[in-house]
Formats: sequence, structure tokens, C-alpha cells
Amino acid sequence: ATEVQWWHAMGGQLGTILEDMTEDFNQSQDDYRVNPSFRGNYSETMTGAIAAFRAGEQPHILQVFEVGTGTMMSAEGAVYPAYELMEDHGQPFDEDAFLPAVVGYYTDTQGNMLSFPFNSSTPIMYYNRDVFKAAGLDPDKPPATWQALAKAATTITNSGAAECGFTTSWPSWVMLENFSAMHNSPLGTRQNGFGGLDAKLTFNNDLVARHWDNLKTWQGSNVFQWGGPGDGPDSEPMFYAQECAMFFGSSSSRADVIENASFDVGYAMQPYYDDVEGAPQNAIIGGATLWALRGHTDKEYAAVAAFFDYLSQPEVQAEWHQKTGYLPITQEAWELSKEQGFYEENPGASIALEQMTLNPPTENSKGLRFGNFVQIRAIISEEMEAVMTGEKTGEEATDDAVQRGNRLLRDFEDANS
Ligand SMILES: O=P(O)(O)OC[C@H](O)CO
Repeated sequence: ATEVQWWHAMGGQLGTILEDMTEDFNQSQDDYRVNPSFRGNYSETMTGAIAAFRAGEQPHILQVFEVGTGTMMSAEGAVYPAYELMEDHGQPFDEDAFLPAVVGYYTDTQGNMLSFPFNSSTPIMYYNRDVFKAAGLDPDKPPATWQALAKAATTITNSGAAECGFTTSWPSWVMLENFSAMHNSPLGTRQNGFGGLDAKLTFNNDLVARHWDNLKTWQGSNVFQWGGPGDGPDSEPMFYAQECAMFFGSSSSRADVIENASFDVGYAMQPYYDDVEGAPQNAIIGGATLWALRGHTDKEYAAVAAFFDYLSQPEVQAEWHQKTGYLPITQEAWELSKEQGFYEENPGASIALEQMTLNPPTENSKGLRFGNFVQIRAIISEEMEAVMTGEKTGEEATDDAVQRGNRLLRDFEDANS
């Protein structure tokens, strides 16, 4: 059989599910074999692939997180566009088969999809229903606004039901990128970067500064606990250990949460400030897509195309969605999950979808497309951390993040125009 390599970033339960799914493909036919290889977190996997490309040792398939999209789209010589790959190898690839939020995020200015959608997520709120009960709160009524959340968290810490109210993974993704979309507030000009490489970051506004200042104040009274920069590595463990009653994480944390939580878990949407007009708008996606990399044989690309087609089959995609908490990225996988009674049997499993489809997306809530955003996101979480340590105010940190980020955007624009 023709063998191809797939570098991915799925650890823990997600990694096991991914490997099982790949093995199912390998067993389903005799012509091709896909070898998945875990390469660390999303940033590590991407950095490793860039180094491998330079050495001529790149894999056939690379999983890249959503914030790497702008960078990958500009790496023209390195990428075999997904729509071309599928067409060249006689595999169907109908963009309309995918959810509009996914298509909108990943198409280029000509409306073509350069990578293959696979695992799209959105951040949701996980909460400990047992702790809510112990604190005298109604576990069926999770807080919907930031004001109500701070109040509930205070009730929880005052009652001693838990030491901390809430924590977050991916601070930039949750407390800036999705936060802004939910409030219909821009991250930058040119439709958050979708309109061109000359976009500028503009998220240093009162709303974001106020929220970061609030996080700092809440941290002072244990309503909030900083879970670390980047992907917020300390947050999920604090939730499992029942230190923090609420946790903001990817919908795809569901697999690990179900595996690790020894308490009754509740699921809710991201909160919003109810004095902001237009909120709640809608959430934006995260997760990753699959990129075919150049430098391999036609026979091997036929294997990649066949595998991509397999991954988007309704049964395969529905199973991936149901087991992991990633969104069902095709309309058919969503329909099938409904028919199978999945949402009725698993309360909370539809929260991510409801949040994505709350309202038709605006220019501010379609997503983001900035070059160098992997590095910019690191700067954002560093600046947010400076608020948490008391080094900077929300206003100073957002100003600095925008200024430093814009420098990287200009570097990217210069290198790619
Ligand atoms: O953990 P994931 O795969 O849902 O991804 C979360 C973020 O979107 C990564 O950028």
C-alpha cells in the first residue's frame, strides 16, 4: 500500500480517538496507509513542520490550528491547495457541504478552500454542577452574563464550595478573540484581516481593557485564577481538581473532561456584558484544518485525497464530533447526529453549535485572518499576563499588544507583497 505521513497535534483522549479513526481508514481499503504522528501542541507541530520542510522531510499532511491559517495561505510554494488536490485526484469536495462558519473561515479571496476542514471547535463554559449545588446555586441556571458570573463565583468562594470561581484555557482565544466576536467588536481593520494583508490590529478599546481589568480584580478575590499563557496549561487541571468551579475551554475538551471529571459537568455559552449593544453576537471557531504539503508523488497525493474524502463522510465526521466535542463540520454529520438522538442523550453537547449560530456573523464575528498571528497571539497572552501580575493596566496592556502585534503584521505584509 502507498504510505503517507500525517503530523498532528492531538494529545490525550483526542490523540487516541484520532489514531483509532485513522486505523479504521487503513482497514477500510488496501491501497493506502496513513501513519499519524503526534508532534506536540499546535505551535510545536507547525514549527517542526517548517524546519522539516527546509530539510526536505515534510509530512504529506499537516494539522495547523486556525491562527496559523494566514501564514499557511501565504506559503504558496509549500502548500498543495486542498481544492486542487481533490480535483486532481477525482475526489468530491463540495464547499456547500460544510457549515458556513467553517467555509467562511477557511476560503481564500477567490472563494477556494486551501486546507481541508477537520476539527473545528469553539470555546464554551464547563461548570461543576455539584459545586453549584453545594453553594446554593441552581445548576440548571448557569450565569449568562459576566456580571452574573462574577456574582455566582463570589457566592461559590464565600460558601467554601470551591477555592476559585473560574479559570480559562487559551486566554487570547477566549478572553480577546471570542470575547470580541461575542460583543461584535473588531480585532482589527479590513474585516479582521480577511480583506487584505494591510490590516491593522485595533482591539485596544474600552471594552477589552475593561474586561482584562475585571479579570485582574476578580483574581484578587479568587473569583478568577490565571491558568497560564498560550493554551493556559494549568486551567483544565484546576477544574478537574475541583479548585475552580468553572472553566473556559474548547468544546473539544469535552472528551478529556468526561474522562477526568469525577463530578457532574454542566455546559454553557460564553458570557457577555449585557450593557454592550449587540451582545451576545456569535462565537468564532478554533481548532485546526489539514494542509497537504508539496514535495511528494502523485500516488501519495491520491492517498491523501482519499483520506480527506473519508474524513468528511457523514458517519466518520459524526462519530468524531460526538466523541470529541469538535463541531460536526458538515451539514450531513450534524443532521445524522440529530437523527441518532445524540443531543437529546447528551445535554450540553449542542451548546457549541448554538453559540456559533446565535446570529448571522458580522465583519467582527466571522473570525480572523492575520499573518504571523501565532506569534501575535503569544504577545497577547504575555500582555494579558502583565495585567494579572499587576505590571500593567488593561489599557496599557491592550495598547502594547496592538503596537507590538502591528509591527509583526507589517513585517508579514512586507515579506508577502
Ligand atoms: O483545542 P482546539 O483544537 O479546539 O483549538 C483551540 C484553539 O482554537 C487553538 O488555536
